[in-house]
Amino acid sequence: MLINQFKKGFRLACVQLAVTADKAANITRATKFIAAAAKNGAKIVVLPECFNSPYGTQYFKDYSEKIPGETTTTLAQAAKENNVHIIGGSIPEECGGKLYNTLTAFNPQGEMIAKHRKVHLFDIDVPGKIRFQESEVLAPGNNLTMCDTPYCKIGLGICYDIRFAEMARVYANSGCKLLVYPGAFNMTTGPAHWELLARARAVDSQLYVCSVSPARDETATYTAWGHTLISNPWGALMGEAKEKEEIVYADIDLNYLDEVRDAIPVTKQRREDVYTMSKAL
Ligand SMILES: O=C(O)CCC(=O)C(=O)O
Repeated sequence: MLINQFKKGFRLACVQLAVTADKAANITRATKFIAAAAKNGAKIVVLPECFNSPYGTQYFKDYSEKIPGETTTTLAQAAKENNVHIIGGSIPEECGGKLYNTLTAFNPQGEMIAKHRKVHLFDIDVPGKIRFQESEVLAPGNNLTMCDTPYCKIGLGICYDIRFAEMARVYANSGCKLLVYPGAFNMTTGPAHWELLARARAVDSQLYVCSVSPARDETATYTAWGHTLISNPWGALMGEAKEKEEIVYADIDLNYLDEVRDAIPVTKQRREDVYTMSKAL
């Protein structure tokens, strides 16, 4: 079975990048952090949502590019040069006259091994706090996306996608051991839900979860919460950033994941036979 070829652990690095309005500088900065993380033993390096562009509907068109394009070609090269897997956060993608919020992932040979377009667009209206409508300019992706690595299978989502437990369940059922969510929560939903959602997805699917944010910039039109973090399958945080730019590392132990699943065997105890409305009294 393919899974037996996977090594039982690896170092994960999540880069809480300080994203600016200078696209070229963002890309260069990201590659420097990728090199630093690889030097520190990381095998998989994750970047934040919208890492080459400020986050905001007014920016997506101007910063968008095709895939492959300037940003993803640089990521492919960085993966090769540093001999790491890169889960390249997300970028605004232009394709066929539409814009998407798109994640790309690369193996150490520089090959693109996954491309995920954000499925659930961030359309919310919290009165007096925050209104954001990604759908004003973005189109949604229509597929769930997983990628194989020599370490484990990984389920991919972007930010608002983390709110949908159904998506995480599909990934868990398909054998993913790690869920990766580049994200940019804000100063309203960040303190309320960012950590809670990551730990919830980790506990309900008993796998590792990382949520990777840009660093906080109070002068930006959209202020990201920061707090990049990694949860283990028990729901405990293995690492968490504060607001500023930094790399969060965790040594992912897949034996521990098995231990958690053996100790609390909810996966085997699911009652799919009663999870339908027709069974409700
Ligand atoms: O779900 C949230 O509260 C924030 C989501 C978000 O910022 C995004 O999808 O980009």
